[in-house]
Amino acid sequence: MSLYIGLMSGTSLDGVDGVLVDFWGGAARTMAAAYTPFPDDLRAELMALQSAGDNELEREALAANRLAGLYAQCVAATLAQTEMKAADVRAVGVHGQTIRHRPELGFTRQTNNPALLAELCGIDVVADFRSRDVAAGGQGAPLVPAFHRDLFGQEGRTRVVANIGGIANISALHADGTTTGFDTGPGNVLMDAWIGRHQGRPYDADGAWAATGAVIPALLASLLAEPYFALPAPKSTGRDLFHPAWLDAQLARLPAAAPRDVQATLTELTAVSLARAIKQHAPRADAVYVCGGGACNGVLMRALARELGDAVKLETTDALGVAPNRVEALAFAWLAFRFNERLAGNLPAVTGAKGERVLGALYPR
Ligand SMILES: Nc1ncnc2c1ncn2[C@@H]1O[C@H](COP(=O)(O)OP(=O)(O)OP(=O)(O)O)[C@@H](O)[C@H]1O
Ligand SMILES: CC(=O)N[C@H]1[C@@H]2OC[C@@H](O2)[C@@H](O)[C@@H]1O[C@H](C)C(=O)O
Repeated sequence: MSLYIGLMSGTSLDGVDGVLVDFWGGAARTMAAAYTPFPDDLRAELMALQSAGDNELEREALAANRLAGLYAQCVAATLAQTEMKAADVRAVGVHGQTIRHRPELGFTRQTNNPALLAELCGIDVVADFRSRDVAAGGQGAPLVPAFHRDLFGQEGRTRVVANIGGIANISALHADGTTTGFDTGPGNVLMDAWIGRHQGRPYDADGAWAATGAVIPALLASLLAEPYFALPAPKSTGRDLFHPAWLDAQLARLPAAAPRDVQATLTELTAVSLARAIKQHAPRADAVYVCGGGACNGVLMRALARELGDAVKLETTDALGVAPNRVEALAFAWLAFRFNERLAGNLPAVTGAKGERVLGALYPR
């Protein structure tokens, strides 16, 4: 066996997804999966750390220590479902929590304390996967397209994998074996912020609240005028750009709108920006497979299907045998596997890096 654990805590700031996976023989066999939600106060602190604040160096370090404790809990929860022990696992690949993403300034920061995680779980930890790609001139994101190619690619067919997390990103797995991909813009991040502000709920389950509203064409047009959407790839984004103040600035220029109509418009924004990106960059795609939490939003999925048209089959990655909420954690297990084999983790055609690089840094157990 070739066992790895992948841990992902993404831009939605909801919690940690963990998977235990066996890469023996070139396959990716999931042995166990676990989810460890963030306590409310840690979520609030991680949200606050997304922008400058008082004493943020110390606050970041303390939040990183608490994160490492939750990561260790998630590792224990995956192992507890199997006969496997820590000593059976070759490495944990851990993403950390993005608190800044500024590749144009030469850095991206995923806060974490991988040394503490190695200490707590007694397994080699591989962390900080994005910095090397940025050092090589790349965006440091998205990294999942290389894994999507490995797991879901099929010669002779063009498929797209669309992750709808806080931010949305696509991997276009072209029929000729090449792969492209980039962040298309907001996934759930704005919808979550808006329903949080108006209804005190963390997300719009199945898009039920959005379904009670109507899309506001003028607002949708003004949101889609954001220059990011028209930028050529390579490109990546995050909460640094798509945050509530960005939305408020657009709203301020238009007549007052009912909150439920704004929610409907934000849902539409995610669907339209994603569909446009797919149609422009993978016009030959006959199938789009969605992963990430957005796959659970029926209103969003129906809007995406409508925008893509009948010629494109829209399914979740369940149709390819992988649960949508496990794909990103699997990708970080795979990146740890690539690190251990000293194989490249990035795709320069996606990130814009000068070349292929081994990604990550090792914290031995
Ligand atoms: N039942 C549901 N209905 C609607 N939306 C849902 C549902 N379940 C989860 N989501 C959405 O999915 C989000 C979490 O998605 P996911 O875990 O894929 O994001 P992430 O990994 O944190 O983000 P990223 O991929 O940008 O790093 C939630 O914040 C919520 O908006
Ligand atoms: C900087 C950062 O954390 N980026 C995330 C984010 O969440 C989705 C999208 O934006 C993607 O670019 C990336 O995550 C996935 C795992 C990636 O690197 O492919």
